Amino acid sequence: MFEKIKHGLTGSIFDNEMECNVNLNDTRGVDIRIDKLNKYFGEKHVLQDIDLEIKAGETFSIIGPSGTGKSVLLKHVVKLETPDSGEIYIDGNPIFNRIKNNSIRDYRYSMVFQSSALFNSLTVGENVGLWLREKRICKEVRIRQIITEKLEKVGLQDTENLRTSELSGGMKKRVAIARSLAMNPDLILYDEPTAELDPVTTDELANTILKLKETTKNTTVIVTHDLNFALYISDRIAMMHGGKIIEVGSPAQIKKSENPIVKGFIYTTTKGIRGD
Ligand SMILES: Nc1ncnc2c1ncn2[C@@H]1O[C@H](COP(=O)(O)OP(=O)(O)OP(=O)(O)O)[C@@H](O)[C@H]1O
Repeated sequence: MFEKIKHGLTGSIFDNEMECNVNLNDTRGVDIRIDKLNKYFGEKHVLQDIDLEIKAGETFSIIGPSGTGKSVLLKHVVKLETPDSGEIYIDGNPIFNRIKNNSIRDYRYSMVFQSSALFNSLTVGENVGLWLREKRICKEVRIRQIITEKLEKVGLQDTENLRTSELSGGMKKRVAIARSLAMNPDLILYDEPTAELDPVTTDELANTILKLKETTKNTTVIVTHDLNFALYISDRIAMMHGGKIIEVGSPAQIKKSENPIVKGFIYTTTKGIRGD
């Protein structure tokens, strides 16, 4: 019945003027189980037997130095990449070898890209309402309400008519988050959300994400090399190194890890030196 579409969704019938053809209030967290995932690019073994469980409703960060496979792993979760072997289960259902079963409750997901991926030719409001309009999810009057609500949620009220080219990097990031929230996703993924942001804007973004979690039940997965950001906002953290998961734990457990690579990453990050 429900078919998942990349960054979008479909549903059935409009009920009335204010309703949407999908129940956007029906948000939940999904659990994710990554099972022995392997990915090669040519000779390069980028993901090596990745096993990972992310619980429904968690804010989960994947940290690690540049080039260790974090973004590639995230892309598998939204099927932008296909594994050479292994599987990812969302709420127990395989996403690559999907079983045709109409009783499976589908889920909505959205991804906030490192670049924010906004359309500069559109206004802030048009960017936020893009998917809802394109997929004809709701009547126009409801879409306008959703745009206002979501911009308020990220602290950007009264910016609807601005051009995205007029915004700072931090504001663009928050517009990208508002756009992701428009469909009330069950799963939201962030790829390097703090890239190119200064420390103050990074702090603001962290607080925006934390505040959003107070009112939404969704599962949040974040890929970042920003250790402090991950420690501040995450329920749990996994550290990747050389295509493998080498440590998983709460921020407190990660800080106390005896794993020499984790210790090295914490040491170099704290000193502001890029780890490898
Ligand atoms: N489409 C692709 N084709 C070939 N190689 C790729 C592709 N995508 C990623 N890679 C390679 O896979 C490795 C892991 O890349 P990935 O982007 O996941 O790293 P990362 O840990 O997210 O680091 P960064 O934050 O620098 O992007 C890198 O060596 C990268 O060059």
